[in-house]
Amino acid sequence: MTTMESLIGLVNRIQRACTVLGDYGGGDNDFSSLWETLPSVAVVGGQSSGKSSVLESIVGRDFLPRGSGIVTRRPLVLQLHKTEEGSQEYAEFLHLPRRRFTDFGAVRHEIQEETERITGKTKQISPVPIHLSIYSPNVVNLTLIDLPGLTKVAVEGQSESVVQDIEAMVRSYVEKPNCIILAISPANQDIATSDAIKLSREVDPSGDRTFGVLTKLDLMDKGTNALDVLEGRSYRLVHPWVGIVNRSQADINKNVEMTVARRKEREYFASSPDYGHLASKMGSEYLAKLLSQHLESVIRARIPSITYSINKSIDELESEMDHLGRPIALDAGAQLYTVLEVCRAFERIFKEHLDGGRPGGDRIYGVFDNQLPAALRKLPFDRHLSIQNVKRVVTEADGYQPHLIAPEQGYRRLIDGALSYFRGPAEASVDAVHFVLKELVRKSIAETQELKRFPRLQADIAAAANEALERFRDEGKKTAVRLVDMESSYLTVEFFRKLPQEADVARNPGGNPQPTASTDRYGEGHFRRIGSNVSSYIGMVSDTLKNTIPKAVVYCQVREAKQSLLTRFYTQLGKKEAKQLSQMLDEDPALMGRREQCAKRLELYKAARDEIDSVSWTR
Ligand SMILES: Nc1nc2c(ncn2[C@@H]2O[C@H](COP(=O)(O)OP(=O)(O)OP(=O)(O)O)[C@@H](O)[C@H]2O)c(=O)[nH]1
Repeated sequence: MTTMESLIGLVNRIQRACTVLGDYGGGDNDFSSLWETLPSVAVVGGQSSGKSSVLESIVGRDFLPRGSGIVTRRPLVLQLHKTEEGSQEYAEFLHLPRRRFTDFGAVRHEIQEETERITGKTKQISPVPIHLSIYSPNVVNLTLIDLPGLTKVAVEGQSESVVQDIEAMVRSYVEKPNCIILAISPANQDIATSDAIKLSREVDPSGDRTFGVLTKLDLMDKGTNALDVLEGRSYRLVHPWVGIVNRSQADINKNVEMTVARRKEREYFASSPDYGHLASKMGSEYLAKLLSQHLESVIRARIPSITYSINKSIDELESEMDHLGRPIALDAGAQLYTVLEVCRAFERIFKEHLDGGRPGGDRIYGVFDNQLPAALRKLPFDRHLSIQNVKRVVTEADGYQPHLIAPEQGYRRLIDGALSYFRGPAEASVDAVHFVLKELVRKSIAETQELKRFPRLQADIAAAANEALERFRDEGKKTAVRLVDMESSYLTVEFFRKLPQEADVARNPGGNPQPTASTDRYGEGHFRRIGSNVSSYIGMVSDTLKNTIPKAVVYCQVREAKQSLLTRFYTQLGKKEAKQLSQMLDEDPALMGRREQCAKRLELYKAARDEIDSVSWTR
């Protein structure tokens, strides 16, 4: 059998662990909140409705700060632990571990001090809770959250927004589906005006999670009673209303003991002509038991969903930890190994981009298949081989003695001039592929998960890879331009041998006599023929270069990038000292922080799972 103590104790332990990690269900936490999956009881009510009195009488001790205006300015998470009969009562704050408070006056003082530690001596509020545990044989296991009293007007020293701020804070607790609402309303006010009921009706319209508590029954006008409320006729809730008689201000001033106050309360109900028939279901002791039992049944019902939520969070955290990577080893050998491993992962991805599997490599083929042929087509050969230019070049090449048979020098100059145009597209192809490769390096770095945590190594790899690509580009340019230069250094003789001779050209197909070749030698037709011969020669060279430039580019740049992008980097790496290696593996501090947080949280969830397992086994 799982005992009530073990179940509520379990939730208490998990709640404490949550608070250590800053998980108190606040909205700005970027982890899923374990706190929010745990049931708790929040005490809600307007100022002076009797909240502190109810809390104290459940605990059976005076320990809450008293004063005028706004007293509770931070949520107080109050965990009550029942101890063995006869053992000494004491309190402990989570922010002061190992310090036992046996003087409850000192507890009150510490709550005040701790409140001010965050809010200063102002009247402002803060959502960061104070955690207080009370160990006593006179309490039941229960977790209560005391919240600032709802108010309608800001008092002096408070910002105008305080009314809304308090409501927002209270709402942030009570709107959670796991929150049990202890709605405190004073009996000497119309229930229709109760702040607590108004808010609980909004966040819990079915009334499932709301316990209505009516205080100050003794202060009602003579001849009136609160039976309509207590018997559920004024405002029906799923759970029965509980009436309470706390100590009056006069009792407090007279230091009336809590035990005395409890006895007086019991007597009040037992002897009341109005409430006598309800006496067994009234009073703060009954309320404490009722809450504790309810909390237990809620926890029991929630255990499967809490376990599910914990397991889900563990899975998420573990996968995030995998993603973030293991912490880095301290010795140089292990660090070198890590650097190499990360580099290899990067190289693998880079190769996948080139060879296929990842996109981008096809853009290199695009350079060869589209850009290069288009650039070749656009070269200004028409202008270069216009009749005027051919005539000018040929004539200038002949000098004062016109050529006798064929304008050899003219041909060579025209071809040389035309070939020099090929350098542009050759170099442009090299540059275009260079930029594709550079972009692939950038992408691959971004896609290498292992690199994400090392911004410094990322930059080092990027620099090394880009430096290598520059070298490959230089080599590529030299080779591609050399292919062009080779074309001008030795022409294809065969091509010219096959050209029809001037005399053959002059003869028309019918064989009729034509003006002799010599009459046309310096005419337009002559130069047009020269131009067209040079043009077909250049066409032939262009076809050749269209095929050979890609070979040069792939050989010098793509193949090299695949084989030796980081070769130099590896050589330098071997010479690095331990200190330099560890600098390379300097992690992003944000990431380190995140890993630490994840690890801590994972520990919390695992501990919580173990706790729940141990309780579940005893069931
Ligand atoms: N006679 C009588 N007085 C009560 C009762 N409950 C509370 N009081 C008095 O009402 C005043 C306010 O009670 P608190 O318990 O401080 O109310 P609170 O809601 O905590 O008020 P804030 O802390 O100001 O928000 C105190 O003087 C109490 O003595 C009650 O049932 N009967």
